[in-house]
Amino acid sequence: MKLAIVGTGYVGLVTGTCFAEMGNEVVCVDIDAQKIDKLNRGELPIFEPGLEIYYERNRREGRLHFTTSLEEALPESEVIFLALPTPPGEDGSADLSYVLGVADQIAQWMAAHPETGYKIIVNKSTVPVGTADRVREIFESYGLTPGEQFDVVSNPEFLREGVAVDDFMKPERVIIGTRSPRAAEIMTQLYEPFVRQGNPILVMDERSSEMTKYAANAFLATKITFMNEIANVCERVGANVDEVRRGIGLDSRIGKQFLYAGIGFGGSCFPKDVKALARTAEEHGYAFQILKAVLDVNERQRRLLAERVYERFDGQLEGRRLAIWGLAFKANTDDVREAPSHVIIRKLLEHGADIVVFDPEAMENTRAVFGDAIRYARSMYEALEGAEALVICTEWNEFRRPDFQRMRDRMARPLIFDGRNLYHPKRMAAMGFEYYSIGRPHYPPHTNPDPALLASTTDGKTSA
Ligand SMILES: NC(=O)c1ccc[n+]([C@@H]2O[C@H](COP(=O)([O-])OP(=O)(O)OC[C@H]3O[C@@H](n4cnc5c(N)ncnc54)[C@H](O)[C@@H]3O)[C@@H](O)[C@H]2O)c1
Ligand SMILES: O=c1ccn([C@@H]2O[C@H](COP(=O)(O)OP(=O)(O)O[C@H]3O[C@H](CO)[C@@H](O)[C@H](O)[C@H]3O)[C@@H](O)[C@H]2O)c(=O)[nH]1
Repeated sequence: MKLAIVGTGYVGLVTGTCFAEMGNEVVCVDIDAQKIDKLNRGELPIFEPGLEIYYERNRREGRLHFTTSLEEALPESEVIFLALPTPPGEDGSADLSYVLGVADQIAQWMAAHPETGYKIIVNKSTVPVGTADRVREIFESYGLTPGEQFDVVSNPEFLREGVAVDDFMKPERVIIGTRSPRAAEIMTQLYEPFVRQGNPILVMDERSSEMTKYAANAFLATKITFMNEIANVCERVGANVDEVRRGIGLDSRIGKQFLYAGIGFGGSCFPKDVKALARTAEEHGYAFQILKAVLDVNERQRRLLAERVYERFDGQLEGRRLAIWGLAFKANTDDVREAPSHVIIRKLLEHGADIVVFDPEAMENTRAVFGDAIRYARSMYEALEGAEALVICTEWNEFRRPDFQRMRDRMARPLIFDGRNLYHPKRMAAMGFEYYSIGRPHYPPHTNPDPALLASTTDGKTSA
């Protein structure tokens, strides 16, 4: 099939590349000329594991193209995906100006070129309930007839950054929101190769499809927030959230995934989508109480580690050197949108701390936000040089089994605030580290740690 993807960001680029991998001919469009230049030179503008191999192959075989010109992409395309930003507006509602603006451009072009025939406009952006209807009305306002010249489909995307290619290639479900049998048939054909293992393609009405996306994200954000609150109570009553997580996760009604307590959820989706759903409910006269609590608790959780550091130093952070490991909002991405690390850095900077950061992939994006206000280390160990504390914000694998002796040698004092529960508290204390994590007991550090313990690079999280 011939496809256009408008918006070549995290979603658009993965979508376009994966459709090309299945043999479709894809043109990706973006207004960002630098991004398109880069892609046409053979460079990926984002870090996403597994993407490069498909991108290179499909570009080489001529199935994947990039352009800044929407007009160039439209004539041949049978299906046009919108993977455009829907950032939160001032009141939390999703800003639809990108989606509606591009829909208008496409409708205008189609009205001027009726000979190009039937096209499907697919909303892959996360959009409020009713957006498919609004897009359809735009096309109708140009005299175009639904079912004959066009159809609008809601097709929300559920990929996670860091595992986006896998999620797209093997989705647990595909949701197609349309009441048009013609559009449903074409969309089903397009997605069939992705669900060979028997996962379902669900066809439903547009509004239910749009709501499904928000319900999924809001539910997952609530699940994480619930665990963060459990962790906070665990700390107060002397329980260990790791044990509690294992204990409840084995109940199949609860499930093992998405139960990791930490420093609050971030990223470009959960915070904005929870706000947007709460706002939609409000606009329809309903106060979605749980979501308000989720947003409040998450704000508090994102500040937690910075407050802990502040208290540990009795409010004296002026000029104190602090190291941060991990800047991305989660591991395996370079994305720092709504990253808890940034909230923590901002708080620590307010108190005058001297911050040195390291992240394997998110340094450039962080530099674009903080510039010279913080320092950037070339390695995780360099960041520790003379640091009075280490704050861990992202669960990158390379932080899981570090050389603890090397860490101690570099740090001005062996003090760690771990927002991702990477190490075992007892073992850390035995190695002489003052170690604070989330929802787990704190043990006073041994004053004369056994050198043999430090010499082994494992923290023994699983064995201790
Ligand atoms: N990032 C995710 O993991 C994820 C997953 C599922 C759904 N979503 C949703 O998908 C949508 C896109 O998210 P994203 O993370 O890919 O955003 P992004 O910011 O990475 O990408 C959006 C792209 O659209 C481009 N753009 C803006 N205006 C344009 C225009 N008029 N014409 C052409 N291109 C234009 C931007 O330059 C940018 O490259 C959002 O609604 C988001 O909520 C995101
Ligand atoms: O047990 C957990 C799981 C996640 N998180 C945090 O939650 C946030 C989101 O993580 P994740 O869902 O893995 O990443 P995203 O790429 O933001 O993906 C979410 O948002 C996308 C955009 O809508 C959806 O497509 C995905 O299905 C949905 O998982 C991150 O800050 C994680 O650190 C936790 O704190 N604990």
